Amino acid sequence: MMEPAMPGLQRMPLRYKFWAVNALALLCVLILVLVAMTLEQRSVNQARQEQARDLLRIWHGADPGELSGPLQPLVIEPDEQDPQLRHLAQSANSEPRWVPVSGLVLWGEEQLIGAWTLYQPGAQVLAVQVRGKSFQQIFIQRAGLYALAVFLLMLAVLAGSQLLIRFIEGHQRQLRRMAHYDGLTGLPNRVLAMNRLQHALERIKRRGGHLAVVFIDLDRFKTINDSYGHGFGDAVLQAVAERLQSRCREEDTLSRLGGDEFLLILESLSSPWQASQVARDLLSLLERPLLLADEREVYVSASLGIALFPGDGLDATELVRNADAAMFRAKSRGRNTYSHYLPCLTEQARERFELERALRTALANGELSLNYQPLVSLEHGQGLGAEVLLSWHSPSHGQVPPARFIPLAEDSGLIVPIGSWVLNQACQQAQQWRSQGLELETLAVNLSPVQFLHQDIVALVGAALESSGLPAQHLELEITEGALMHHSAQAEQTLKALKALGVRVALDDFGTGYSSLAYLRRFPLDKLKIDKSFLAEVPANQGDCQLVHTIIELAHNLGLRVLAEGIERSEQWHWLQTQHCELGQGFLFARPMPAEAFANWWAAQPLSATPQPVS
Ligand SMILES: Nc1nc2c(ncn2[C@@H]2O[C@H](COP(=O)(O)O[C@H]3[C@@H](O)[C@H](n4cnc5c(=O)[nH]c(N)nc54)O[C@@H]3COP(=O)(O)O)[C@@H](O)[C@H]2O)c(=O)[nH]1
Repeated sequence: MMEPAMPGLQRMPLRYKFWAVNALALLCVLILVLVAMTLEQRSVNQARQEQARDLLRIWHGADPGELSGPLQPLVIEPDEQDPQLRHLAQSANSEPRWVPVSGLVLWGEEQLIGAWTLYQPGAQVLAVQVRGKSFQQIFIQRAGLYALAVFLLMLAVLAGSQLLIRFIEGHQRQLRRMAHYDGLTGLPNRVLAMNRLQHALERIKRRGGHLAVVFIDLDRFKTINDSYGHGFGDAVLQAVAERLQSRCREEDTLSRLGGDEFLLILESLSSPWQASQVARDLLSLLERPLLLADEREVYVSASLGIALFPGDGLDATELVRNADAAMFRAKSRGRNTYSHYLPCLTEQARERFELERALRTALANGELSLNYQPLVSLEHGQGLGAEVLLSWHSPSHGQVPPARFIPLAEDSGLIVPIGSWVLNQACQQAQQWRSQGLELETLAVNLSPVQFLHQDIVALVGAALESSGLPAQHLELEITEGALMHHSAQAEQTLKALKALGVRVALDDFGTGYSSLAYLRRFPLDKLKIDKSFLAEVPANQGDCQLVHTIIELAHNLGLRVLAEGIERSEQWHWLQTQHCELGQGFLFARPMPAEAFANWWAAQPLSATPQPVS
């Protein structure tokens, strides 16, 4: 590397550097002004000499060529011939005053400078006007102007350089801030967070104690951004940062790593399990709606991953990476929860990364397809419709189950294009079947909460119906409680708009989420799907039987139809018949299958079926 030209100057603080530059600049200005004054003086003298020559020629008939060198003071001798000059000479020793002369009065440089002391007693020439113009006055004005100009210039240089110092120092402060703080939330950024974590680890290694790194990732934030715009997303992030910050202690560092990822460093923990308490507090903090500047209320949730020092990593990078992996575990456990790091998560995180990368190109590469699982009447086992289930066969990962890739698609926002594709394909297929005489009463399409809340789902459904020609009453949209939970007012509006299109809505997985009875009353639903987990031990388990019985009765009382999922055994079916559950779905009737197989299954079913278990 090259040595800097002036190492001392480089090390000098900016303020001193600028004082040095100021002084140098002032010196230069002064020198310039002096040079300018000298040059000006010379040109004034030259002009005067020129004038003098002209006047001499006019007045005395003298040859201007006789005049050479600087002009000497002209001592005015009383001239008997010229009464005006005589008068001037006489008055020279008396009170100074302006004497209008039409004759010539010359003076050289020294005397002119002497004329500064205009009223000096004894001066031979005090003030002269030649053809109405006072040379002294001009000179004095000029000198005054020079002084004023120099003064103003000095002031300007000083003020300018002060402003420049402030500007540059402010700029440097801003640069330092930008390098270490997040511009949107004002929180420390990744660089500063890692720095602080490293220092915290050094302190802990010296003194002992516990430290936790909590990785916080907002659930489905990308879709908020994509659907409502980045301005809205930014406002949400600011509100989240403020909310999270309110729980942090002075010694903790909350930082924003980028996007919707935050990192909390918890120092001086009395026990490692204190981190779990903090995570629970953070989650409950986010349960209250965020109030944005424009008074809009937004609900968000987050998934949190915790890595502890020294158990889960020995350096900053490892701890953050493992907290990230734990956060993904929280996501896969249903989101809006926290998880601790487990060693096996590192491998899982790598796999998930690979899978998400493959999913990005799956739609374009034609790796996605649709399967159809029959929905049957439990009264006689007859097919009434189908549920559309997405299937992904990846060249690199093989057959990937939806339960694995749908959460990835939701987190990455890929569910939006994928979900649109599913809806359009399914409507086209159902209409094609109808034209071939295979008339489904119901075609059920799953809608992710991400689609339901953040995509213009009403327009999307309307367009899919229109382009396929499928009558709206044959389309059923399956939504989960998650879609209704936090955005009730918006969800209610969307549901009403969908119902206005003529489509039907089913509440999927009932019982696995909040199972709020308020939803059933408030939202315009048509059907309730009881989750398969409740039916697994029916009819052997009395508790489950009671529960399912109550759900069916409740739904009927509210005017909803009921569909039981996951029927695998005949006794489940028969028990459900005794409970007057009208609809069912499960491997007992048929597994999900491609369109062609489904058409064959439909065509092959007897008018009144007694289902046999299928392999
Ligand atoms: N947003 C979208 N979600 C989708 C879409 N396609 C699927 N999914 C959701 O993925 C989850 C898993 O689906 P999948 O692995 O296809 O499982 C479905 C059935 O195969 C399964 N099922 C049906 N009958 C039985 C049974 O008798 N036993 C048993 N063990 N499993 C059975 O249940 C799944 C259907 O569940 P549900 O949707 O709740 O009716 C699942 O949550 C899908 O919703 C998609 O396009 N978009």
